[in-house]
Amino acid sequence: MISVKNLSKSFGNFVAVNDLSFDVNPGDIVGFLGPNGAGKSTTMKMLTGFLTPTSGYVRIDGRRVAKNTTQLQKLIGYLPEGAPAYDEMTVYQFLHFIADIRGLSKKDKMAGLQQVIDKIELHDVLDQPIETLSKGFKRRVGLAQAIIHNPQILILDEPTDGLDPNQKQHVRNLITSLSKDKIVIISTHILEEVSAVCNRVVIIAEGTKKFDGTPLELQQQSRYYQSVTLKFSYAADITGLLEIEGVDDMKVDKNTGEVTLFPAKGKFILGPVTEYIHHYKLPVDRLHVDQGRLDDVFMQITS
Ligand SMILES: Nc1ncnc2c1ncn2[C@@H]1O[C@H](COP(=O)(O)OP(=O)(O)OP(=O)(O)O)[C@@H](O)[C@H]1O
Repeated sequence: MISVKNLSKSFGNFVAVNDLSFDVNPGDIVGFLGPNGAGKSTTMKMLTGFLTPTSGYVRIDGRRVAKNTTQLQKLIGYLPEGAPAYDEMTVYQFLHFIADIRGLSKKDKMAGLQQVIDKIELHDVLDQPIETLSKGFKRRVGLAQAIIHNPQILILDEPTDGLDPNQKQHVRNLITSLSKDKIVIISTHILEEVSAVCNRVVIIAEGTKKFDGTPLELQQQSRYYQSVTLKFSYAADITGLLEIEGVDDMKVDKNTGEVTLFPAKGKFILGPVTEYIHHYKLPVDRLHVDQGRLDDVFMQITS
């Protein structure tokens, strides 16, 4: 278990991370979100022992990272932002090098290498210098070095940044397959990643925690959660729609003519809305229930 308590980091007078507290348990796949400069990478560097906190602490299984750094780093796989590597090495040389640095025995090294090469499908590029790889493969090599010692904790800083949609999907599937019984913390700007991969979301802005909950709880904060959008086949009298029980607000899209009905907090309006449509025989062509818009909530929470 990871416990973050009152964690702060200042660079001179600038406070990059401010009094951050949260716990992470095995099985948690945490999406760590925030705008540019929110303090995500700085927090991850403190989680992994690469930066010392100005105040507060990170504990892993009860032990402080800042005091037991080398021992606790054995439990962690870390993919830093941009997946840095030694570009002139081949993939195989680099993974060997990392396994040596990790202090793996010869037997564990060979088993670890084989496993990551298979899992991350690196066979075709093993003898290629890293500088000649595509972005997607570079990121995969970064993931491979992070898991070669089979760590219980995976900390991945923007693992899919800059990848094409296929590569993104591939890396996400990999993360999901790696995550069983582990702690995974992924920083990302990509909101769809949260619903695709994570079972928990922590949002920070200006170094401070703004949200901690499940992706569903985040979606539920969107004003679009369970909103109902109607498309009419021809102009109809919509004035009564606002009077439907549970409807709090209404928006008409001037371009498409679509009408969106927003529910009052905690209300489900699909039933009453369909009843109303049938009762007044409204010419509804299409009806859509929204599951909430993460970009909307993200802006609301962080701005
Ligand atoms: N070594 C440093 N010295 C001074 N300021 C720093 C240092 N490292 C980070 N910062 C500042 O701290 C703030 C948080 O940076 P950090 O890299 O943690 O943000 P981030 O949330 O990861 O951003 P991004 O999403 O753009 O990667 C930024 O304003 C950054 O410029």
